[in-house]
Amino acid sequence: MTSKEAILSESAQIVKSALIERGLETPMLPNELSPEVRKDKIEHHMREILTLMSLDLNDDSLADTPRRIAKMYVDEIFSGLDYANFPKITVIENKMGFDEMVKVNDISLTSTCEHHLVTIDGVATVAYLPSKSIIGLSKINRIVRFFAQRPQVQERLTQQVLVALQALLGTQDVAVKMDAVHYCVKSRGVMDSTSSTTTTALGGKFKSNPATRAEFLSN
Ligand SMILES: Nc1nc2c(ncn2[C@@H]2O[C@H](COP(=O)(O)OP(=O)(O)OP(=O)(O)O)[C@@H](O)[C@H]2O)c(=O)[nH]1
Ligand SMILES: [Zn+2]
Repeated sequence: MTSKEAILSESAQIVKSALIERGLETPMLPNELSPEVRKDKIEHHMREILTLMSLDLNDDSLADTPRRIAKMYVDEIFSGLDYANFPKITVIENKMGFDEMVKVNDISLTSTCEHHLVTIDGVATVAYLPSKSIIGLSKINRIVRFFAQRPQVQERLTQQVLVALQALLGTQDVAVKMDAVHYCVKSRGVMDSTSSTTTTALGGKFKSNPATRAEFLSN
């Protein structure tokens, strides 16, 4: 374990190990650079890219764009590449023995396509059947957001949320559904402005029990 990993929260470590074990981790290289150093380097390279596109960065509207992009990448839209940003998770004992489905509908989902680095815009629905633990509701939204803030393909994003919740809740009985518009399909390439893509990842009873599956997939 590196010194950087040693300061990760217990939740972040549990989730990271579960993804690696399932072969679902985002392809990433070790990165020991601080966020500030990464921003400086990205700013430098972004300046080169924009100049190669023949933009005049002396213009006052463009002058700060390389820095803005660097900050946006590291602190915002790709912040989920750093497990130091994994949300604080509150899992509490299921003392009330709640054993029916908990389902969070229509979680806002904004991610970035890893093939073109343009927006993926959609919603996620996440459910689980409580076993020993229940999780603070907002934490489900935060976990979706953490993994959305990486370059993604929708299939992997859906599965990462599934495996993260399975690991944190100690149950296989988790389900995730995502419906999203890919701007690489909408604003360029095939230029289809009406299609959307639905992906599901089902674990435990959501996969094996038709009634549970149907209850989740119905609205
Ligand atoms: N399976 C999957 N494919 C995706 C996702 N996001 C983007 N893509 C696709 O990734 C593919 C990349 O294909 P390429 O042929 O290498 O790229 P391209 O020449 O830009 O392709 P076009 O988009 O068809 O113009 C495209 O078909 C995209 O639609 C995703 O989340 N999941
Ligand atoms: Zn794309």
